[in-house]
Amino acid sequence: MSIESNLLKKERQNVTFSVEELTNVWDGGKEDTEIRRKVVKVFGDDPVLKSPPICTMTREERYTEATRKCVYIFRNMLQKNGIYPGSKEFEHFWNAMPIEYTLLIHMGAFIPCIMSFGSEEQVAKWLPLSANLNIICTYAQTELGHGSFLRGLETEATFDRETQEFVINCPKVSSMKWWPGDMGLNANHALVMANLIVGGKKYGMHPFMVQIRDLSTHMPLPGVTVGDIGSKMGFEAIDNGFLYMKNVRIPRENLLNKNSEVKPDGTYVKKASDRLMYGSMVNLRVNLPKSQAIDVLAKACTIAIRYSAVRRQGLLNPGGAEVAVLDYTLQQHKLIPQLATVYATKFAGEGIIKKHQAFLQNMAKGNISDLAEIHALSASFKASVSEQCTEGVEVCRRACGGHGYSQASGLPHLLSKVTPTCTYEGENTVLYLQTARYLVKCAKEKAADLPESILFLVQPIQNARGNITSLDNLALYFKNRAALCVQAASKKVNQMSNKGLAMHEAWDKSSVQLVHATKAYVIQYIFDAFASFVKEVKCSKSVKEILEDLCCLYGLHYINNCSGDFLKLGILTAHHCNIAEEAEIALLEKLRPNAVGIVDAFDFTDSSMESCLGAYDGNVYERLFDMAKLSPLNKEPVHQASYKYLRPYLLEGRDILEGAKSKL
Ligand SMILES: CCCCCCCC/C=C\CCCCCCCC(=O)SCCNC(=O)CCNC(=O)[C@H](O)C(C)(C)COP(=O)(O)OP(=O)(O)OC[C@H]1O[C@@H](n2cnc3c(N)ncnc32)[C@H](O)[C@@H]1OP(=O)(O)O
Ligand SMILES: Cc1cc2nc3c(=O)[nH]c(=O)nc-3n(C[C@H](O)[C@H](O)[C@H](O)COP(=O)(O)OP(=O)(O)OC[C@H]3O[C@@H](n4cnc5c(N)ncnc54)[C@H](O)[C@@H]3O)c2cc1C
Repeated sequence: MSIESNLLKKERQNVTFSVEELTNVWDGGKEDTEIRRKVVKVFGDDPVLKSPPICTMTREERYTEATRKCVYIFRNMLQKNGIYPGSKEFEHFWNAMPIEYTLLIHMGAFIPCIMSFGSEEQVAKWLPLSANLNIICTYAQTELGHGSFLRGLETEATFDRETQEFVINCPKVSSMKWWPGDMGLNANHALVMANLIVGGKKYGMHPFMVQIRDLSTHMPLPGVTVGDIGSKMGFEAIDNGFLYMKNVRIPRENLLNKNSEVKPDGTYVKKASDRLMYGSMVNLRVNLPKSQAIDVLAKACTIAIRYSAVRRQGLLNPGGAEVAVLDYTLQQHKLIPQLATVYATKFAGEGIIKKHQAFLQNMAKGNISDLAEIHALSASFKASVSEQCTEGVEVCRRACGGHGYSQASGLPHLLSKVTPTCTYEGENTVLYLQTARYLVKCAKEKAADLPESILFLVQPIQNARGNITSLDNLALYFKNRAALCVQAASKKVNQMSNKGLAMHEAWDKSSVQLVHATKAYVIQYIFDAFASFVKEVKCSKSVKEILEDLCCLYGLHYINNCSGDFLKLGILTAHHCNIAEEAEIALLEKLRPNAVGIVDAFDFTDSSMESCLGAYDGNVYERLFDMAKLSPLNKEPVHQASYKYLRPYLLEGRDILEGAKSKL
């Protein structure tokens, strides 16, 4: 056994709690852990799902491998293993997915969309086809020229009464659809968001089912120009595409008409609120943070913490042995708060998923009164979590020194996967501003008219009592800060508009404060939700203590990073800030011996991380060397480029050196 393996073994011997029990808490119960492991095992044992490491493949190979495996998974594995939406197995399905996948937009964005936009007949027609991969459909909303400002989308769907068809057109280059996943190569249909035009009148954005490729040859249909947008920062396996449509005709029935319809005579009928058009985005904002950001940070923490426990560099005691870098307080200060972020966002996210499910149930009964609240919450939560996780993954990557820059560490892949969560499904700034709109409105309301989650905004500020680092007091600081920030930002908007600025100008001039206030609001939500979870969770004392410490650390780390804000608002004094700083450092020291145990509890398989630094056995150096040997550049002992370009000068060098030698 290598020295490094032994070091991890020792770390595990020092853990003071049951890792298995923490895994159960993380999964949502013992039964969930069993189900997750079962699903992971079925996928892990299947030889069809084996591929070379992604860092040894070209983009084309990665796309091909991911498509091959996903077709196999969706066609052969899901049903066979009881993995269907609504099942427990489905909840844990992400843990079993290959490290790269395609058909995500088809399965994860299009299918939920057809269910929320389609009438019963339309769902009956399209859902079985798409679930069986008989059609592949992308969600085509963003255009080359517009992504955030949806009213600016330019693609048009004009009703032709004569033929009972819609004619789809991208009038300009900027109007072509650009970015949608699965669209470049795989999709033969697109759910196109286009401006509906009937009898010359514009009715705004509506969803249309558009066939874009021939069903037997897979060639683009007449009027359709479609392809892959090219190499990106990451997502090498995914065929994000462009789609340019010129006079593409689709039947009238292809307007997804659960919420609105065009009758044969051209009458436009609105059946539900325009806002439900945005429902699919709320759905994804609620559901994507866990698999696309929080789990990604959890993997980065696993890699960085295991590696930091075996990487020895320098001395803590003069004359002593070299120490693991995790023993440096500064390394703990980088990494352990990231663990706290993983826990806080995961448990807060579960609360939002439950709220969203309740909203969907009410919506089915025709009640959408909670839409504004769930929109505001999901928009700011997606923005905050994607930001925290992206920053966290980069912290983990840099905390691994040089090896963190190597693809073999797995960390660049994780970073390139999490970074776009700040952009897709709503650019974060734009989402924060959406929530700000809601908060400013709420700040003007009477308490009786507000949902419980927002009541604190209009209630009197309460003073903390007792131990300033208790979870109750930390929760109170976050609430007080959020309330004061929202009130200050609202006041600024009012003052600017009272000075004579138009409302939109007043809003823009206050937008820095508005986004700041929204971040304060969502952090208080996350902290409060995590603290409530920690209080209520049923588990042993030792596991509870770990969770309490992580919760406290989440709060303290955040406060210490922006203590200026708490001081400025009069919530904390300089004395409090000093106590908070010391309390954070003490917590790091306390959590340090359990750090490896806490990441072990995530229970990620080695193959789900493809990391030479983060594998369970800690054999980092052997793995790095083995992976380097697999590099395609090492296939031949001498690369063609060396022969072709360098050799003449190297031969000159040889002659000079050998000439010099013969003169000696
Ligand atoms: C086997 C699979 C399992 C799957 C499981 C699931 C996991 C999935 C995992 C992984 C998949 C993910 C992979 C990547 C996916 C990437 C996909 C994409 O990127 S698709 C493109 C997204 N594009 C955006 O999000 C645009 C962002 N822009 C907007 O949302 C709008 O344009 C907006 C709202 C910012 C501005 O639009 P305005 O100007 O038309 O609207 P205004 O005037 O501001 O608002 C009108 C009213 O509507 C409300 N509103 C706006 N959005 C709302 C919403 N979403 N819901 C409810 N109300 C909303 C507002 O609050 C406002 O209300 P008041 O007037 O104040 O009362
Ligand atoms: C990996 C990936 C996958 C994607 N998948 C899909 C998909 O499947 N389907 C799909 O339809 N789209 C997809 N998209 C597109 C994505 O949804 C958009 O890129 C996103 O909504 C942001 O829009 P934008 O690119 O127009 O950014 P822009 O809005 O142009 O943003 C540029 C800058 O302007 C700022 N800005 C914009 N508006 C405002 C404002 N009102 N106030 C202040 N600042 C503002 C932003 O904050 C940002 O800093 C994907 C994108 C990526 C990166």
